[in-house]
Amino acid sequence: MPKLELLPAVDVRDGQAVRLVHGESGSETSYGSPLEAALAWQRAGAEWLHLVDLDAAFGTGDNRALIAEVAGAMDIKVELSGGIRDDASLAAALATGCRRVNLGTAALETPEWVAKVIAEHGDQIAVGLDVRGTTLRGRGWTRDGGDLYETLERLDSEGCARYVVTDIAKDGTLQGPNLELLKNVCAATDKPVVASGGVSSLDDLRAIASLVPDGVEGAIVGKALYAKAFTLEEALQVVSG
Ligand SMILES: O=C(O)c1ccccc1NCC(=O)[C@H](O)[C@H](O)COP(=O)(O)O
Repeated sequence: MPKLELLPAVDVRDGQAVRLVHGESGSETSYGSPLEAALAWQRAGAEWLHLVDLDAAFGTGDNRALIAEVAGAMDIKVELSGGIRDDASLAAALATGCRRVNLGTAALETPEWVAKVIAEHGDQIAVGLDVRGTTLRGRGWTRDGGDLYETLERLDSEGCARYVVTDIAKDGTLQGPNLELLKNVCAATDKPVVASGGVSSLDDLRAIASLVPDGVEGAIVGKALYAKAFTLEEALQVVSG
C-alpha cells in the first residue's frame, strides 16, 4: 500500500482541545489541554500536526498565543488553520514556525489576496476546500462561498500547491470519509489533496490510502483519535506503506 501522511488534529476553542460535529459552533466535546494533546501525538510518532484556531475561524476571538505556544513546542511539521484571512493573521501564523497554513474563507472572499500570497509563499500555502455537496463554505463553515470545481480551477491557475478537502457532513461524525468527493477532486486537479473529516476506523485510513495513486497525499484525523477508536501508533502503522 502506498504511504499516506497522517495529520492528527488539535482543534482549539476557548483554550481547549475540542471536536465539533459538522464543524458547528456549540457542538463541542472538550478534550483538555491542546498542548498535552499535541505532545501526545508527537510522542506517538506523528510527523505532522493539524492545528486549528476555531475561535479565529468563527470570529469569536482567537487563541493566537496558545496556538503559537503549541506550534513552538513541536519538533514535527505543523499545518495551521482557522481565521487566516489577511496580512496580519498570515504573518502571525507563519511566525509560529509552522510548515504551512490553510486558507479557507479568504480563498472565497478575497481571491486577489490569496493569489498574491500563493505567489509569495508557494507551498507554505494550502487552501481548505470545505464543502456541503459541491458548495464551498466559509466563515467557520457558516456561509456559502461558491462552487467547488470553479474555485478549484481558479486556484489551480494561480498555482495553489495543495488542497485540504473536507466534507462538512462527515466532519466530527465518525461516519467515514467521503471517498467519492476525494476521487472527484483528485480527478479535477494535479495538485496533492489532504483528506479531512469523518475518519472512524483503520479501514477508513486504508481506503484513503488506496487513493494515493489518484493524488491523495494525507489524511487528517481528529475525533477517532480522541474517541480512542484506534491509537495513533496503529494508524501510523497502517499508513506507513
Ligand atoms: O479548519 C478549519 O478552519 C475549521 C473551521 C471551522 C470548523 C472546523 C474546522 N476544522 C475542522 C478540522 O480541521 C478537523 O480537525 C478535521 O476535519 C478532523 O475531522 P474528524 O476526523 O472528523 O474529527
